[in-house]
Amino acid sequence: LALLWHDRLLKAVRKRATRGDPQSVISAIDHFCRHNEWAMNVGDEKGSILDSVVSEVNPEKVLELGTYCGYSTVRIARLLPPGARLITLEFNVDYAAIARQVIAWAGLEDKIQLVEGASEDWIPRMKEHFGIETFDFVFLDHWKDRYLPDTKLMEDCGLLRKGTVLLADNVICPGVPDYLEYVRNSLSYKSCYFKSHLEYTKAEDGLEKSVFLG
Ligand SMILES: Cn1cnc(CNC(=O)c2cc(-c3ccc(F)cc3)cc(O)c2O)c1
Ligand SMILES: [Mg+2]
Repeated sequence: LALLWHDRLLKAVRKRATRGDPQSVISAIDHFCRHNEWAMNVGDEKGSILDSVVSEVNPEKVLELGTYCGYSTVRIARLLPPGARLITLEFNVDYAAIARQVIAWAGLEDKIQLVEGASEDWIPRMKEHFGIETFDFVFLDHWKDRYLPDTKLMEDCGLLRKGTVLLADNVICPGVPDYLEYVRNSLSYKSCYFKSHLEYTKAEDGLEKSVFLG
């Protein structure tokens, strides 16, 4: 059933969006998720907050944890300067397959590297496998019980530098209490909360922006 849903999503993108136009892909997915079938994309309301943080950071090196259908991948990549690179990790092969097609339709393949596998396996290999020293911006939107361990892993692997910005989705719904407690109380982070709503609903949710202080 999940795959059928994803095929319907892709058909809606191909029908409504213009190939090579990321904004039309974003609008097509938002329309489908609002009027046809809900999906756990970051959505338009939280997506606007994501856009503003990405534009402010203007990152060269981006890591996204949790690609899902590629909606936030496209949202971020469309704002990146020429030469900037986004690496996105997705554990679920079916979601990865859909995301590749969404990213291709948006025409953003050159900026994006989609890697299938577990975040804890790939984070320690960022340097030797992708030639990444440190990330400028990290978007956390994967399994909620992985936000904290993966953040500590990124610290331990030296992937964060003074000023690296972490932006975490769903800090209220479904919620990431251990991660929130850590970034809000650690002397190594400056955190702030952007209140919003769970994608396509009236339920409260929000994004937590945390700057690594080194
Ligand atoms: C399988 N899988 C692939 N990606 C993931 C990680 N993402 C989530 O779990 C996730 C879940 C929800 C959500 C689900 C049900 C509900 F009632 C309320 C909220 C919203 C989100 O924005 C999310 O990112 C899991
Ligand atoms: Mg999310």
